[in-house]
Amino acid sequence: MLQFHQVHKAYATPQGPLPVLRGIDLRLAPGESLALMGESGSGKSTLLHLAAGLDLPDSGEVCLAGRSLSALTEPARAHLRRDTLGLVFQQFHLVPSLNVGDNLRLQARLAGRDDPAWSSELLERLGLAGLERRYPEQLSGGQQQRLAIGRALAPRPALLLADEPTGNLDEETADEVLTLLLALVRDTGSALLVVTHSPRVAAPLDRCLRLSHGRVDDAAITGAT
Ligand SMILES: Nc1ncnc2c1ncn2[C@@H]1O[C@H](COP(=O)(O)OP(=O)(O)OP(=O)(O)O)[C@@H](O)[C@H]1O
Repeated sequence: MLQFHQVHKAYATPQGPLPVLRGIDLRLAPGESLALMGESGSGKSTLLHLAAGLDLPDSGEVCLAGRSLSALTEPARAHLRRDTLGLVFQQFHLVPSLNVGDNLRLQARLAGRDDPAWSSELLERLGLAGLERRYPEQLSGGQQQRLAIGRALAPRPALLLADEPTGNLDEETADEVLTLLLALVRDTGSALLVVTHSPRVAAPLDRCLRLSHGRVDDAAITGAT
């Protein structure tokens, strides 16, 4: 589903290049769930952006659904993203001028995979049924996060990429949203890559990798930070 082969990435800074990823190998099978942990600044978001084709590696290869991202044009990468990925970031990126129902179905409509029955089920299971005509600003933070998850899962993406999907929520709401997210991902059959600082988020996933000094190690989930 997703493969990194010897991926290197550095950022240009006034002090010279800052190497962030130094030879990353990673493989995520269809339907598999993976937590990516590591200290602040270790390169987790960088890796997620490369996985989504929002940025490209300096060397090495990132393959998504069997396609090498560096070999595609930007429009072709955008198509592949639309057809393959669901994205959930800490900032929810909801469209303020669209109501809850239209926000939820936006990605699915863009991907040509709008399924009204599945959208209704998502609204129901995410506790948003009855709120379809509200606008994002009329929702609580937890409700907005659940809507962002619903929007990402509405097209049944082959891979869901999530950056601290419960980072802005209190612990109780975070647990609730995580449980829902995992149940929905299982039902959709999506693979899942979650960037998180939280061992509570990583614990229920199939595997956990830790990013450190630009490389990945398999991490024991218990006690990993
Ligand atoms: N556009 C950029 N230009 C220069 N340096 C950058 C850029 N983006 C990120 N960095 C640096 O690259 C390193 C990795 O950043 P990244 O955001 O990937 O880390 P992270 O593990 O996601 O951190 P956090 O857990 O704090 O979100 C950091 O040292 C950061 O300052």
